[in-house]
Amino acid sequence: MASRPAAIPTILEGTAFYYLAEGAANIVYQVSTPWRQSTPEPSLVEEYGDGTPPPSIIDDISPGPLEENIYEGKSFSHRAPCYIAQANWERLIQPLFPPHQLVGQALLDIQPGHIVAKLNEDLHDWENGKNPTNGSLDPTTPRPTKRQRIYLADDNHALLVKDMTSRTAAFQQLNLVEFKPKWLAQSPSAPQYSKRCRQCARMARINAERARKKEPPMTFYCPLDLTSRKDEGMNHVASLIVQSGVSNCQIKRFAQWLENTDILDNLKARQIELDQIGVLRGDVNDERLLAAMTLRDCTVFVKCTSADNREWEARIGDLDLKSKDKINYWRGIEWSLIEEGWYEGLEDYNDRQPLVCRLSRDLSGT
Ligand SMILES: O=P(O)(O)O[C@@H]1[C@@H](OP(=O)(O)O)[C@H](OP(=O)(O)O)[C@H](O)[C@H](OP(=O)(O)O)[C@H]1OP(=O)(O)O
Ligand SMILES: Nc1ncnc2c1ncn2[C@@H]1O[C@H](COP(=O)(O)OP(=O)(O)OP(=O)(O)O)[C@@H](O)[C@H]1O
Repeated sequence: MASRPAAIPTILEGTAFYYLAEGAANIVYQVSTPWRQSTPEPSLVEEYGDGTPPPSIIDDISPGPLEENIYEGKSFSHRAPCYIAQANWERLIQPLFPPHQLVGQALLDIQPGHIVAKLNEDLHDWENGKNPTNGSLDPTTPRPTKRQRIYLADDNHALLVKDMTSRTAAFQQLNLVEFKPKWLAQSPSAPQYSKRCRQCARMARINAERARKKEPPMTFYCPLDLTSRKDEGMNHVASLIVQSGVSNCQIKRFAQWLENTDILDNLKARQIELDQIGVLRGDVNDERLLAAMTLRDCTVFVKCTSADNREWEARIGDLDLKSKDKINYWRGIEWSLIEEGWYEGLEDYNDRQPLVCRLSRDLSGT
């Protein structure tokens, strides 16, 4: 059981919250502390109040306007309370990467001022077409339907995370790229002569199901390409990752970044080292397996830091430790990929999908 840290910085009264985005389990707010709403800017220590030193991770966060986000869990979610999530992150994830490769996160006490209740009230108003007091909830743009009626959990803590959005006007087109690299190495329980990696096998299965329902296929890239150092096709991978409307020149720069970065090599090495057995026979009580599964579903945030799109800052985030309750889900997927022939390219004739995985291309010498 994770122990509660002794000294946790407390949110300042008057901190403003700006809704940024939300996923299934969390809502992300940009925060502006009272001193940031006025000048001059005080030091980071002042930001955390009297005599409370900031958590060490905050040292990594450069001062500037709105440099942190607050990450709050939703009530229904299977995710652990923030103080447990933070303890897991510090124990199992943080030691695996140098600080500059991680989206820094720290625990924050948000009890003062009934913040959660107020933010939930705003979410209610937003959904009900009333003008929320929080100006960042645009009444003309409704809350995404699939997120409605799910509110913030009554947690005394939130996570303060490094803000990866870019506010530099020069990058309007390509300010933040976020993508899930997924399984950068083959699943340890995949058949020996596989023609597809785990992600390509999973996507082939999903697309066969879509084809049966007459739905268009999902586009995807092979994760093995990300670290293959075979630069042919990297522009194509880059164009699939970035949002539409980005110029060819910017895609090319991003492709060059992908070719040269070591963050994905590091992520791949950690995925391999933490799970060498695979989900079928792996011990679900071994937290290393849970950490491996977490790293196989993390998000990499990449933002431009120079006007010519040549310098980038990349960090790995969305690293809430997976729950062992997911083991049957993971095993079920792995069994179906093996038994139905998706790894080996031996799927049912009527379900046939293209062999586009790097493994197939390497085997056929293309
Ligand atoms: O099983 P996968 O590889 O499809 O990954 C799931 C993700 O699917 P996708 O990245 O779209 O392929 C899935 O993403 P979406 O909900 O599809 O966006 C979740 O991230 C899921 O994890 P959790 O249940 O939220 O803890 C993910 O589950 P696990 O990472 O626990 O397997
Ligand atoms: N540190 C960050 N900086 C900028 N934007 C962020 C940051 N963290 C998250 N976001 C934005 O918030 C969105 C939701 O966050 P996230 O995906 O972590 O939520 P989640 O609830 O864990 O998602 P999921 O649906 O995968 O469970 C992200 O897609 C991203 O756009």
